[in-house]
Amino acid sequence: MKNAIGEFPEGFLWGAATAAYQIEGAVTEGGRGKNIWDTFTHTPGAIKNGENGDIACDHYHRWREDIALMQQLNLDAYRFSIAWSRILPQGRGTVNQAGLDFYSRLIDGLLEAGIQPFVTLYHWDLPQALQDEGKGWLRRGIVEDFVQYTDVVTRAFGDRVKHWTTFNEPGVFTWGGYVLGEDAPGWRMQPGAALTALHHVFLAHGASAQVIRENVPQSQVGIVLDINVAEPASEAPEDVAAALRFDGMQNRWFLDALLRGEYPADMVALFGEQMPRIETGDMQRMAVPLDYLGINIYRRSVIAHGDELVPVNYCRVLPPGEHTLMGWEVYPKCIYDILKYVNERYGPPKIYITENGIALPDEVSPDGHVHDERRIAYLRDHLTYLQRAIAEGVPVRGYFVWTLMDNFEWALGFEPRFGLIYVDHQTQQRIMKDSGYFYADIAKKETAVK
Ligand SMILES: OC[C@@H]1[C@@H](O)[C@H](O)[C@@H](O)c2[nH]c(CCc3ccccc3)c[n+]21
Repeated sequence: MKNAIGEFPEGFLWGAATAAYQIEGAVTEGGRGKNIWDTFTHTPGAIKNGENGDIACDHYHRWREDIALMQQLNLDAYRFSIAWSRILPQGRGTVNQAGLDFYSRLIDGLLEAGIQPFVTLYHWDLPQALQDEGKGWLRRGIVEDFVQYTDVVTRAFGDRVKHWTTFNEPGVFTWGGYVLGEDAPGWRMQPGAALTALHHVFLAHGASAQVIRENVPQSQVGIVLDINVAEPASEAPEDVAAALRFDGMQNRWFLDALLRGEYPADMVALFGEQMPRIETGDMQRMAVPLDYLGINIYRRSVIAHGDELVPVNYCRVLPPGEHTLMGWEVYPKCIYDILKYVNERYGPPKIYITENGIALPDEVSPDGHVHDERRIAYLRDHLTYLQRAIAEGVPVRGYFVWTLMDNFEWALGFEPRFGLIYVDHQTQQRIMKDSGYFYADIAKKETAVK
């Protein structure tokens, strides 16, 4: 198909992405159990402005309106996550039928609108009951709990949902939750805790993929990673070495483990005593064949030697130029660079860009519109580089904007606006931003390019 950006493969999917805790609200409705983000956001000081996702975008009640907006965007696909604690309020055991019913209605609504559901099983919102029992992902037995959750959900929706992502960004919620303290459960521990949690997440991923394939005919199974090409800040040996360590931690730890069944030797040596306990067969269990790799990409990573995150010892350098509300550099070529990096080293069968977008201080103008020119430029420039990577043979089959609508941005609350749709979080009014109209034109099938 051809659009204002250029030529894209037939069947290329134009999508948008969200996550349950960031949009749903209704945290005590429909039998939903408590999860670690409910706990974390109600911990004084954890979230900017003391905000939380109790209401968020009220998507739990407004999902029909939101599907209508997805149709206005001409979306082919919608990436969303299921809240584990709506399905199994205690993390395991009794299934909550009201939770299944909510997602069943949502999935039917998407299909009726001609929009393919891309489901993420885990986007950071662990049932609190499992966190309380053995510290969540630090307990190896949690793999069985994730398998039961996968089984319940894929039996319920496998007849209608074909694209299944096990985890969103395992590195972020383990390092962020168990070492940096920036994400739930907000613990500051040794890196060994993150590596142990991550090992169990990888095992859960492998076991879950097997269950998805058993329960869902013609399923497409993948995982979503936030991988980033690491550029040394200078040619100084310590910066080059730091960039390699960052590449090991941020990229090769995940790609080697999940696609090759081995942890990268240089990082194993670096982590030493912090390494997780690996049982016989573990590496084979996690490295199940995948139908696709999801990549979340926003920025470039310019890395120098530093004292952050011992023993990786790196620090991020923010180059001059345009920056977003997240303090991230705008560097559109990052999407081309990461696709070439992954394709040349690992050659996954299919790739989706599962998140790409920009946080801006969007405001409604007196004319009632949101003139987010910078987001239009960001999307246009990244899509131009994406198109180049595809033209050079990288098997990208779809692109999902982060995000459908302005939502709860974790520890930063509601201030960073990433949406194609503006949300007034007092009134819950939705307003299509100019970037939404731009994206709708890109996604429109019969766009005639003169
Ligand atoms: O920060 C914007 C989005 C989040 O709202 C999504 O839930 C999450 O999947 C996601 N990942 C990234 C890139 C990795 C990252 C995560 C957290 C902090 C910094 C970078 C950006 N985002």
